[in-house]
Amino acid sequence: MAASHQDVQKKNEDQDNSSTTDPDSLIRSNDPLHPANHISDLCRRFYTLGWVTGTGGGVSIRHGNHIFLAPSGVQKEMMQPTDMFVMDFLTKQYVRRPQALKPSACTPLFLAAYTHRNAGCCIHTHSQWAVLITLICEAGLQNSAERNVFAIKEIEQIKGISRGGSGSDEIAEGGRKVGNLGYYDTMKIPIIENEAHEEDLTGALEKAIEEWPEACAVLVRRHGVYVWGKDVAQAKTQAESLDYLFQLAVEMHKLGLKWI
Ligand SMILES: CSC[C@@H](O)[C@@H](O)C(=O)COP(=O)(O)O
Ligand SMILES: [Zn+2]
Repeated sequence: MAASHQDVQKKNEDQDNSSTTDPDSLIRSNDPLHPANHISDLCRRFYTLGWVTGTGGGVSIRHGNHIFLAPSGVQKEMMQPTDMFVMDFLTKQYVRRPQALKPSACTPLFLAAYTHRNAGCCIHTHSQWAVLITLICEAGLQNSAERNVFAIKEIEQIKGISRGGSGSDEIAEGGRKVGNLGYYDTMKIPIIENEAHEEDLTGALEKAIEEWPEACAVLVRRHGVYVWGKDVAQAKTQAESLDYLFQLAVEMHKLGLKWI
């Protein structure tokens, strides 16, 4: 029988914990699900979706007490496991730093998802659908009091979104995961304003996370979206469901249809 994701994760954590002396052992593994390999693979896939083009966007994975982060300003779809930074989550010190590279400017935002939501993975996309939905909300075509939130209901894909990123994998009646939103629930994603520098978004993102305990993502106006989940699978499927919903709402807007 194939090893479960939990078995693989436990094995990787054991390897990480047994190798505190050689930083490179933190990123060297034949396991495709090892975070250093997984981030590289995910970025290649996300590039084809237009989520991480032109060096924008990124992915971070928490693995035990180690946070895996990509370098800043590099072609995200070309990254290799050896390019990864590894931070000790408890001390916030880098335990592996590739020479001549800087850690992603998204690092404090990824850390907010780990600290405030106990996330296992955080994905940042520059998807044009995410950007467009923030512009449509800004244009006040919905209730002007709601320009800082994207809300949508009665679309099947909403059932792919957990309440606050803590959904159970157990399947309830109707094919919905326990802990996920239901068809008649309203999904709400807060929108914060963009800043000139990525790290300057941290305070607003932390405030939004606090004020919207059910949200699994924060949109950044004219920029993109941060999405998290308890593990890579949940972060990835939620990023996919959200992108689907953003695109759908943009297309509905073009057709003059209302989504709420
Ligand atoms: C196209 S530059 C985009 C960056 O400024 C930023 O928004 C981003 O998402 C990626 O930052 P990075 O430091 O390269 O990981
Ligand atoms: Zn960005």
